[in-house]
Amino acid sequence: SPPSNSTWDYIIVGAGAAGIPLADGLSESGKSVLLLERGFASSHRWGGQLRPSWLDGSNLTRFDVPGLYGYIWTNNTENSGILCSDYEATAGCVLGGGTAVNAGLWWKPPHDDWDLVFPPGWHSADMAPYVEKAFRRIPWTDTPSTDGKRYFQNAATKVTNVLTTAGYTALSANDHPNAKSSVVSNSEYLFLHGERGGIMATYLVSAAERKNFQLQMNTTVARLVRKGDTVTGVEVEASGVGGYSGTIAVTPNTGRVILSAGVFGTAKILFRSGIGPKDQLEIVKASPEGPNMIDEKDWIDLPVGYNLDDNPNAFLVALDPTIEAYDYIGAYNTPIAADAAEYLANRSGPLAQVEGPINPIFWDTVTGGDNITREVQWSVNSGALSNTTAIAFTASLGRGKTARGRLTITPNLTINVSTLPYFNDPGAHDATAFTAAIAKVLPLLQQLPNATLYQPAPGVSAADFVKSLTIDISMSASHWVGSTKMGPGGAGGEGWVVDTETRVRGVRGLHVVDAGIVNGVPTSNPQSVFVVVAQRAAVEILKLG
Ligand SMILES: Cc1cc2nc3c(=O)[nH]c(=O)nc-3n(C[C@H](O)[C@H](O)[C@H](O)COP(=O)(O)OP(=O)(O)OC[C@H]3O[C@@H](n4cnc5c(N)ncnc54)[C@H](O)[C@@H]3O)c2cc1C
Repeated sequence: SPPSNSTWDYIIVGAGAAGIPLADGLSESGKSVLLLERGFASSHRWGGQLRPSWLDGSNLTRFDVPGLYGYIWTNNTENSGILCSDYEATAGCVLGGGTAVNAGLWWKPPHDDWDLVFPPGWHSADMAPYVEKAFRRIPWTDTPSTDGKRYFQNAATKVTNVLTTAGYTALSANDHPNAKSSVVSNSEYLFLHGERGGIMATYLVSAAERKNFQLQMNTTVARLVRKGDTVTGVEVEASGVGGYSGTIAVTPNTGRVILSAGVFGTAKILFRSGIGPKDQLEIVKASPEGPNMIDEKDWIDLPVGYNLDDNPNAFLVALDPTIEAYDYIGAYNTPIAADAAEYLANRSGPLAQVEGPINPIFWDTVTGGDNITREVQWSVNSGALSNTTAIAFTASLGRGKTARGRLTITPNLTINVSTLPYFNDPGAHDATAFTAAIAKVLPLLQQLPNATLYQPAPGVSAADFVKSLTIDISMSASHWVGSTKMGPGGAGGEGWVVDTETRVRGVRGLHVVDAGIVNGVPTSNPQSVFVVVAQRAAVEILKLG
């Protein structure tokens, strides 16, 4: 039935890494929950249809097949409407959000990700039960193909040999989550039974079994409906077939709206609803939709968009003609027939794993001149490059980095990254630490048998290489966090947007639960942190009644 037929105890905006587990947790209580998603169904399980013809007749879409992951990075018409077109940065705007389009890397967060990034109350001892639950519901695998084999591993084997000879410890990262210094692991994924799986195959399934839960796709929340400081509902626009337009209300006095629209989506809704820095609200006011905006006397000044964080990436490349290569991009429309058949029949073979292949992953800890320890995660992938083959090492500066950026809105309501969170920290300690990490690994590339250094060029030092990097959004790891900072709760302390119960400061009946409330990038690819945070947030929100 149309979502406006009833009022809702909880309206969750955005069915991504955080919104889906949150919907499951809240609906478990028996309270009514509406989950609104701007995009269309991605996974076949939810009615998804988008797929190349070789998947016709199967219960799979492009989103379900790990081997089709890499295609999202190509400039092809099949990709239109999947990534959010109104953000400068890359994000998924379909059911599942980032989890529908991402590489599926799934890491148990080390204790420091909670203890050093989150306020008290959200530290590792508090979060342990939620971490356990997330990894019970979505187990990890380092062999996504159901035959238990990893394909095209000759680069991974060479790299792991060089690393272990140089003193790195080989282990399973998810069996030893706190070991994040000089360690190397196979890539660990959330793929299930050779398919993407993840939150759409677990948390959304259990939520959808409950009568008090409803999912409404193809429906974009334009803005909140509020009277003064109290949110009473949302205003929505149909954004696809079967979408809904109108106003949807929460249960009077007790209902809550929870924004889980991702870093960019949540900020956009807040700005359009008169919540944020004055300069941003004035841009919305001056835009064509200005007349629909809440009166200026009801604007609420909060630092939405500041404290933006993300990992900057840098790429080291060694050429090696002996490396295996597989055409994952060509496989989108015209896979090797035997590989397609093997995948369709058994969910095994090359198409059950993501392109690269991405393997191994390794971590180093480096301390900057400011005595702050920073994590660097290295991801190795390999395959064709021009008319030869190569091994690429992606260095990603992670937890501990201190640079921060800002997102802002434009007059046509696009969300931009106006200040990049890369290497702008006073004292340049991020760059010094990143340089030290690269200086350690660069000589190891030269020890790879048959390899010749390609990037940086031979003879270029790590310091000169880091200095030569172009600081722009192409450095992004697509791991944006922090733009609706979680504060200490209680009195005092400027610069935060939500309290430790995820309530938006100074607004009644409004929460944010998504990557935006994670105050800085964690150690590794972050989606597990958001799933864990959402489970915890559900408990906090239910306690509020
Ligand atoms: C290409 C790519 C690869 C990645 N690879 C990995 C990886 O391998 N491992 C990992 O851990 N992380 C990875 N990430 C990062 C991870 O996917 C994201 O950080 C994570 O999904 C963010 O979670 P979220 O809940 O904050 O937002 P999202 O997952 O982005 O969910 C937000 C949802 O809200 C919806 N929405 C937005 N605005 C509105 C609105 N106004 N009304 C209604 N709905 C709205 C969106 O459509 C979306 O479904 C990757 C990201 C990308 C883009």
